[in-house]
Amino acid sequence: MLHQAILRYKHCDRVLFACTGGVARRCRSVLAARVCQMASMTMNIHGPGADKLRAEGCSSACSRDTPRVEPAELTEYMKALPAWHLNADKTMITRTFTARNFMAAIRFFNKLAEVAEAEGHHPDIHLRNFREVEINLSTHAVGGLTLPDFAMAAKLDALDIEYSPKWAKQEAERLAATVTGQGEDGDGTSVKVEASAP
Ligand SMILES: C[C@H](O)[C@H](O)[C@H]1CNC2=NC(N)=NC(=O)C2=N1
Repeated sequence: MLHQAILRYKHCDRVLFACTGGVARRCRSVLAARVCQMASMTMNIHGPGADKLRAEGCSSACSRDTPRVEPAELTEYMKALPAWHLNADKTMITRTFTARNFMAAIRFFNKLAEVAEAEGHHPDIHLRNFREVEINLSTHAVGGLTLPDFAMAAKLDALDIEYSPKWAKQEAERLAATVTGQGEDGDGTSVKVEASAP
């Protein structure tokens, strides 16, 4: 869609370029703004310390002896994962998003499955209304949250996701409003989202 918009812009630009006068110039600037607006936006889902979390993993199989995260760690880890939400009793973290379409959601699930199987730590995954994705992470062996849950969340946040452009625009605005800037160790990385006309 974006590619078509750029082609349209180039075609119109050539036509408009041949015209002279203020009207042509105004039309060209409107067209350029439209293409820029459709180009991309930044959705900052990697909070401070996300890289460090992503490098963690399930050093060994999760068991009932796997330590639960402490309250201070919980606060730190959630700052690294602004796209995730902590449930009321602090035993699970959840991320939801709307995929571009059904196959985009399935492609994401397949990428998630590779990561989860490689790490030996498995989220609960749900797909509703053909493209609404929900991922839940908790360590079943302890019935609560351990470091592998946060490591897995950070790894999943690094996967390339084909979002619904409309949803991505809303989420980018939400995150921009909630993220209070990166700490000194913030990796500050962000996700470029191609947003084309819905
Ligand atoms: C033996 C194997 O590592 C364990 O059964 C793993 C598998 N994946 C897991 N995934 C999650 N989310 N919690 C667990 O307790 C868990 N245990």
